[in-house]
Amino acid sequence: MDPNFWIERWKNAEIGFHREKVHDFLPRYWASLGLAAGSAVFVPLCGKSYDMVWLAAQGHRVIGCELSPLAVDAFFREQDLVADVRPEGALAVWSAGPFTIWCGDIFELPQEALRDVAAVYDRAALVAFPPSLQVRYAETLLTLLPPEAPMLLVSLAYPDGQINGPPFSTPLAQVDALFADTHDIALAETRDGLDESQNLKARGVTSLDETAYILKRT
Ligand SMILES: C[S@@+](CC[C@H](N)C(=O)[O-])C[C@H]1O[C@@H](n2cnc3c(N)ncnc32)[C@H](O)[C@@H]1O
Repeated sequence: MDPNFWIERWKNAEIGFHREKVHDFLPRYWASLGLAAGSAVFVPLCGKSYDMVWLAAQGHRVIGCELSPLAVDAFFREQDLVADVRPEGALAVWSAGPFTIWCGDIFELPQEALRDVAAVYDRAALVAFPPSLQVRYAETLLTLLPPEAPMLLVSLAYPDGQINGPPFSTPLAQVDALFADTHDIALAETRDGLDESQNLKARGVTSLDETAYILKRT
């Protein structure tokens, strides 16, 4: 997928995926990952999500990765934080308080970025990629993360062909295809997500399952 697609989305403030509140699956299911206080959490394709603020409030160090510098800048400004910014290979590392956001392509993230990560929170990251890149994304997580790190995954599924992604419909069969060889996959909750996704409704989606999965390495 062309990175410029996302760069332009942020430039034009076309960010219908962004929520002005914490996603309710996060506080509901996060404890089931059983993490130690103070551990580091990875939020791939983080945007400027408030979910990162909630995770930090639980005592976590939050490590994000986001392509758009506009998004990263907006995140720190909205949190009244002044970030220290340093270049690191093809990426830039923005950090302040409990937050470190690697600004650049997740596929160029160096191994050391995620060395001490205890868990992953994926909301609207996997589904942002078309199926071929979802395979690369899953492989990248496997390669970069410590082997025991579990994941809370929030995925979306809608009837085939209703819209051109993103988001790309990612039902259980696809989550299985990507992760079942390496993880136990527990379905925590599925709910109708259409009311909260007016932009997808307007694009022609007629039903939307939003599902929380808990993935633990086997
Ligand atoms: C659908 S949004 C989700 C953002 C966030 N997780 C949330 O819940 O609001 C996907 C985000 O991923 C970023 N992104 C897309 N491709 C990326 C890549 N290859 N590496 C890093 N970030 C990427 C986009 O700029 C966008 O902010």
